[in-house]
Amino acid sequence: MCKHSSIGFQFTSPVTELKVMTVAVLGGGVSGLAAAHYLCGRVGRVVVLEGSERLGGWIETTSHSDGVVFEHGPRTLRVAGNAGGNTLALAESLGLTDRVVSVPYSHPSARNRMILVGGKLHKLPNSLKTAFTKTSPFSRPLALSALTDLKAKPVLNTDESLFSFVRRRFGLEVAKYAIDPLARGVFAGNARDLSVTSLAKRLHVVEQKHGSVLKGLIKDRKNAEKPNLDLAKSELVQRARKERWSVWSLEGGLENLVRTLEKRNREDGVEIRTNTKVKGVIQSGGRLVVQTDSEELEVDHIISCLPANCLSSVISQTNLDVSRLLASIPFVTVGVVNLEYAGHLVNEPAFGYLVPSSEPNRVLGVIFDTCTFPQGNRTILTIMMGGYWFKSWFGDSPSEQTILDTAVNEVRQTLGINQEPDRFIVKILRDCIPQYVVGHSENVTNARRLLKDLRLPLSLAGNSYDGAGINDAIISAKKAAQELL
Ligand SMILES: Cc1cc2nc3c(=O)[nH]c(=O)nc-3n(C[C@H](O)[C@H](O)[C@H](O)COP(=O)(O)OP(=O)(O)OC[C@H]3O[C@@H](n4cnc5c(N)ncnc54)[C@H](O)[C@@H]3O)c2cc1C
Ligand SMILES: C=CC1=C(C)c2cc3[nH]c(cc4nc(cc5[nH]c(cc1n2)c(C)c5CCC(=O)O)C(CCC(=O)O)=C4C)c(C)c3C=C
Repeated sequence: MCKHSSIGFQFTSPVTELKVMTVAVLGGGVSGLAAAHYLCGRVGRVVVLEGSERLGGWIETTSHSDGVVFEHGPRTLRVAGNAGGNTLALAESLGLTDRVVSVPYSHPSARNRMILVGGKLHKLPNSLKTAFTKTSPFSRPLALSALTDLKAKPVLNTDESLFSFVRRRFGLEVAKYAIDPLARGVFAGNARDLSVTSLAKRLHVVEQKHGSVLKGLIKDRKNAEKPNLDLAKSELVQRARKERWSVWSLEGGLENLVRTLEKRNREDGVEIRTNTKVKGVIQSGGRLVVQTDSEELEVDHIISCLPANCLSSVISQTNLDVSRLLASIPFVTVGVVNLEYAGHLVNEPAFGYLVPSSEPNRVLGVIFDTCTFPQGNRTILTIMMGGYWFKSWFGDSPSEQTILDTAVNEVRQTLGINQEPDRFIVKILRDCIPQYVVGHSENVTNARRLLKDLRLPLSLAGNSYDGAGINDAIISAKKAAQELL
């Protein structure tokens, strides 16, 4: 039984009656744990079912016995927007304020975005002055791309690739050197496949409405995201806005967010079952039965926080149309290598660098972890590779040694680090990031509409649908919980 509600200003309506119902949350990643947290105290029983032996999904930190920390998945959270504020407010309500480590916009790792072109690192323009100067690898000042947008005719459409949209509006070089690497640094994906309406909806909307992105952004200011005033009640959110934080993390690593959520959920009476893979879901009257190897659990509602491809197989017997729509969301695999060296070996302070897909390089990018969050006299780098190109570069099942060699060679060639790493960890994250390809939003809308029409008490949350980051995953879980209540 859930014991009490501890979510304070996390919900807009302060008092909600306790609903006598059982809710199953599928998946014990951050969105599943967040969904359970937002439900707790408001419904009778919440059961989280996690297939693996650990909670947290792709959020995974290794803390070495000497205190050195490696992140294998995400490492920072964005502050901007309501979704950013929501996670900060959640961290505060979980008592994590003292463990938050912030990175302001003025920090070199927030200011300096680098790309690797022709084997050399190039800093992307980050000020008015650099936007009006010709900066390699661009052949003209970036500010001139604004003129391209003001002159180019709009092409009316419902969706197109991010790459083609940006090339049309701002020119080939912006698409090639800014957007293509960005798509790799958020989706490990190919900007030529990813959907503009899913990833830059507002830019697309204002172009379609006003004929130009820049004119549209100015004319359409009133339709920009309205700040959620509830978030102003959070001291941590206020501090982050006042001190102009760009991103943040937690002392000891992001896994602490998951561990704290887990602990709070357990204290609040949420039933959490690990090693409990969901095999199927069947309808029984107005209720649903969740099938696992060990039991059949009858529930009033399911919030699925499973990746769409996993949910697709789970509900293939429940409804084939929804299952097919979910299966249309592709996932890609990323090779991740953490390397640790003695001394300070990175000369150019930055978050890291990204490699555009036009480069003959199997690496997607390198993160300079210790530039953002120093760890004594050490250099820690995370090299990420594969993504959309994983299979064509590495085949079906490359050895860890191949992945490690690729990482070590990359830092040797690009950063001139010739010494052997003191420590390293190699991970191959299979199907770790969903790809919001052209048509994604429509497929998700159709899947949700079908569930509603079929009166299936099943909500879709997690990072497969409305945003790939942790903030999006958490807010999607909150929304699913709110809609249920
Ligand atoms: C390399 C990498 C770097 C990233 N960097 C960032 C970053 O810097 N900032 C950021 O905001 N985000 C980042 N992300 C994205 C972030 O990790 C995700 O948004 C977030 O972890 C998604 O959480 P989730 O709970 O929705 O899904 P998941 O983490 O995928 O959790 C789903 C859970 O469901 C379980 N499961 C699957 N099938 C079943 C089944 N049949 N039955 C029961 N359980 C099942 C899985 O074991 C898993 O625990 C990154 C992701 C990757 C891969
Ligand atoms: C500079 C190097 C980076 C590499 C390499 C990189 C790899 C990488 N990232 C993801 C998924 C996400 N990254 C996110 C945020 C994010 N990533 C980088 C840089 C690199 N990522 C930065 C600087 C940021 C912060 C972005 C900002 O707005 O300042 C996110 C969250 C995005 C969000 O909207 O919240 C995700 C998701 C993968 C899969 C990956 C593997 C190659």
